[in-house]
Amino acid sequence: MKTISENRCFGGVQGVYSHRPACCDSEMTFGLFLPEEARDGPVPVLWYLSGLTCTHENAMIKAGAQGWAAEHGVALVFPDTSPRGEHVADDEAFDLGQGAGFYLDATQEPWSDHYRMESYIVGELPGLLFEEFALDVERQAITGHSMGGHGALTLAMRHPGRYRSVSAFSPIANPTASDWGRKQFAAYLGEGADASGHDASLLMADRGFDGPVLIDQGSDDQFLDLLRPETLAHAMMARRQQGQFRMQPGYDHSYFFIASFMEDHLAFHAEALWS
Ligand SMILES: N[C@@H](CCC(=O)N[C@@H](CS)C(=O)NCC(=O)O)C(=O)O
Repeated sequence: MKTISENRCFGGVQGVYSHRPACCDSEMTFGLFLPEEARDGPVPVLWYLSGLTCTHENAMIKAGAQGWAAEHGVALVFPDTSPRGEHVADDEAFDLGQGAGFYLDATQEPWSDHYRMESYIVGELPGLLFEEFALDVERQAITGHSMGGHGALTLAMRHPGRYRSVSAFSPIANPTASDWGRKQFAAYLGEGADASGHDASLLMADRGFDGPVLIDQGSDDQFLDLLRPETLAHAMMARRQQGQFRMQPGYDHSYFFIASFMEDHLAFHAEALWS
């Protein structure tokens, strides 16, 4: 692991590090905010998964999460959204390839050599983090935005018992019925492959989440038709899932929306993480 930068932040440290996980066979960069309590012992962790086109950096500098994380004594992890590099397959479209890993393990060439983001987020990256930093493996929660909201919800439901709470900002909620999903699943998993295990609405209908769920969606989001929030809201209610789905009037898809509700999401996760 290489240290790229460490800056004092709200009494703790905002670090940026890189390493080369075997699953992605590429140099991966991540951000990690440690609150000052981490000097004395392991602290709970909130994972933040970013959306299309993002690196580890967007949320780290634009979501305004560190101050609230410091208040609750919670660490934040900001992983990248895909493997990267000249040797890594890519596509001209912004929503496929580098910057668009969709938090799954690709099975199809040329993607399967490096695009193993599920293994990375639930396997190699936590393996490194819990060894190198004062983080409590028993106290993890997960959130994300857009493609990262899809990642947070699907990984939380695919790995029961791992995360105590899950939230999402404007998640890609029903990708098997959307152009933000069908194209990527066909490329990464194969034309006609069953991708229902990577669809938050279908997973919600099928198994739900054993813990609290919080979803925030802006009513003026320019991508509403691609995100399909109504399908997830319906699945949550049909299942009587513990949680809340909030339609926030006038907000769009940007980080101004995310920053506006970050305080609520940190408080929501802190309650689950410290109980
Ligand atoms: N570039 C795309 C949209 C990309 C986009 O909005 N990405 C969101 C996640 S889905 C994001 O977080 N962008 C980075 C940022 O705002 O910092 C377009 O204009 O259609």
